[in-house]
Amino acid sequence: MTTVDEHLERILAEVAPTRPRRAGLEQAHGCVLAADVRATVALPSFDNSAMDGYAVRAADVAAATADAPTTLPVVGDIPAGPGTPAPLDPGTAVRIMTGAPLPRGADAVVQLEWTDGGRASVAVRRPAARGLHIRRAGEDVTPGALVLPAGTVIGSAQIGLLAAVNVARPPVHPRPRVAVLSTGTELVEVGSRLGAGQIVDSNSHGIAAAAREAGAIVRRLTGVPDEPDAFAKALHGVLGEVDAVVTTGGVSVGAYDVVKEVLTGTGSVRFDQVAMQPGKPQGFGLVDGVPIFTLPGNPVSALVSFELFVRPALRRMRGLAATGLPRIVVTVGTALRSQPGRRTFVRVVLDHLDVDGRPGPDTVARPAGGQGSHQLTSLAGAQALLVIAEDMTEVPAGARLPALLLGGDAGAILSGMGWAETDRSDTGTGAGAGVGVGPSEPSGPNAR
Ligand SMILES: Nc1nc2c(c(=O)[nH]1)N[C@H]1C(S)=C(S)[C@@H](COP(=O)(O)OP(=O)(O)OC[C@H]3O[C@@H](n4cnc5c(N)ncnc54)[C@H](O)[C@@H]3O)O[C@H]1N2
Ligand code: MOO
Repeated sequence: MTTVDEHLERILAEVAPTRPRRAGLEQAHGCVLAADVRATVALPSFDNSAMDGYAVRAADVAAATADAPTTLPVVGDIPAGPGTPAPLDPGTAVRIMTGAPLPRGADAVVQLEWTDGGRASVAVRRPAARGLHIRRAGEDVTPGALVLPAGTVIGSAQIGLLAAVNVARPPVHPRPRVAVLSTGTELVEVGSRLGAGQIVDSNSHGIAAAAREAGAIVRRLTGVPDEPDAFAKALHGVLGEVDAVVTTGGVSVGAYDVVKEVLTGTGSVRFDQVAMQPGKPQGFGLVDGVPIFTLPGNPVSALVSFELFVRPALRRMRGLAATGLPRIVVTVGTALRSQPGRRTFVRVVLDHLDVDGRPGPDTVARPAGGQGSHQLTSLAGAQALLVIAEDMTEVPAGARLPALLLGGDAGAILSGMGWAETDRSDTGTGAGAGVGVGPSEPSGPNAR
């Protein structure tokens, strides 16, 4: 059997960051910069006022006090806006607004509160040092300066800075486009009425969501039947348009394990037994240069495999470090057993979190429920995957073990409900559904 680490290493050796291209700021959000961004402009681009008040020459108000204010004639107004203001003559003041260009000759701004606010003339009650409340050109960014280095994740502050330095289309690694393809003749789309022997295709939804959480753009193809031609057709239909394919099902040793049947010997695809529980049967390789991850069909096996193998690969494709889920160390609350020779991932609930709800030194893990590969409720209820090493068979209560934190990104993905879908009156009518929005549009062979 291959170890978990060997399988991951083999995957990471074959995936690379997506080819850089320029993208508008909205598309670039959440992407990783593919090259250094240098400024071609200064920021601020001109000397301007930091306060609403009066632009003056500091020397003219040097003797101003509350008891003996200095009065200057006000020769005009400078609002923030285009244009170059007239130079300021000695012995005069000009009303100026925050952000407005400083007139030549002025070397200080007296804020409104230090004056009587006069329009024709102004009484200044305090002296102003030279440079007071002036934001100098280039004080934040000088032309030619490195604004953001390659490898930066473009979040809100970075988007703001790119816009400020007038970079409309930064070079980025585009989000990987991922096709999620579930195989199984028994599968029907969620919301359908089920016949005997049919089950809802939950994998394509779960894996698509996991891929979105990992920063991918997802195309979901549901329920490809267990027929080699149908699978080959569905796969080749998407290969030219995606950066990766994730399949679920059809990789064990059964008679209708179509993914294995079609892909064995294709490109660099190889099927291995990985020493882990859940998720033993795994396949990976490139077909026409596109990485294909063939995950096992059991729903928990598919999602756990995604977290261990596909998430780090998608991170690398996004231009990030190929890290997996955040790792913590917890105390095991109840004694556990595990199979020898396989790394076991136990779905656990975490008790005794710290005051912020985060795991701390007192955090204790207990199983979240049934640990069968088909038992999704315990995965949905789990906060972490406790990791039991291959050589451990008995874990006593009180042992300290590593655990992988689940569910960190679900609230942060970009492709949530659209405006049209946020109508609260929609309670959904999908078969078997309680409340919630109706079924989303599937695409692919079983699309209806
Ligand atoms: N004789 C053996 N049988 C099995 C072995 C083995 O070593 N020898 N391994 C078991 C393990 S472990 C796993 S994991 C599964 C992997 O099976 P496949 O990847 O071939 O998946 P399927 O047979 O198609 O389905 C397995 C299971 O999962 C359900 N499923 C599949 N797709 C979906 C979906 N899209 N949504 C929801 N549920 C899905 C399917 O109905 C089956 O119950 O093989 C074991 N067998
Ligand atoms: O390894 Mo399978 O993934 O047990 O269910």
